[in-house]
Amino acid sequence: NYYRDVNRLLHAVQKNATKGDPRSVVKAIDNFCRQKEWAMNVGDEKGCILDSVVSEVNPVTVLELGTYCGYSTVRIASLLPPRAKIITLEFNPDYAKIARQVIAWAGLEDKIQVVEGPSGEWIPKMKEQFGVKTFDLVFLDHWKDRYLPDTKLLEDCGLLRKGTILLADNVICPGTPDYLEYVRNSPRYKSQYFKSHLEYTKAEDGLEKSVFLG
Ligand SMILES: O=C(NC/C=C/[C@H]1OC[C@H](O)[C@@H]1O)c1cc([N+](=O)[O-])cc(O)c1O
Ligand SMILES: [Mg+2]
Repeated sequence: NYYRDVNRLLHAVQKNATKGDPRSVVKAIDNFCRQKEWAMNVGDEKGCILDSVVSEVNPVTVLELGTYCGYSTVRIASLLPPRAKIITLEFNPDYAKIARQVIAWAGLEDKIQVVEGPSGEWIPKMKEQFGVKTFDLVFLDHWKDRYLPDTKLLEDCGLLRKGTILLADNVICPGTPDYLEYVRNSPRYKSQYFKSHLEYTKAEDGLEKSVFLG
């Protein structure tokens, strides 16, 4: 089953990556997914685009929606300045369990908070529970039909500020048509598409980067 697969991914990290070296954890997962078993990590090709956006934004507070095994969480955290933090929401407890161990292997526990549960329930609690004022960067990579409702929820909860960057994975494959239509047509966003490929495949996919204009 799917859980056994993610367990094998964790073992590949523990076998092939150097403890405390985040980039070797990223490499080990990419090699495992290319050579052994496909998995829905953002992957190395889209990962490079993610890296460049993170480096450009240099965020202090990051929200990730959809932790999965923690690949993008580790990838982002490895580029953050010392005091910066990521809150990452994961609905599936099995994935959250694996992600915590991948994050620990990378030695990034101090920068990352894995929160289990539905994004729709946790977003309204961000301020009171985690002392978040606004997010500098949001990476959307969870259920594709939750991108739009959760973006609207972030707006309504005052968690976005002028200049907050939303970066969304899979806007082509599996696709997030309602979200794409919204950020591309709303006067409150300036949107840009980064064409790429679905992780570890030749299928088209891409990331949509949207700046919240306030
Ligand atoms: O569903 C995707 N992501 C959302 C994940 C959903 C499930 O994992 C996290 C969440 O708790 C849920 O259990 C996805 C799917 C594909 N895909 O090719 O099918 C590719 C991707 O990059 C993806 O992020
Ligand atoms: Mg994805």
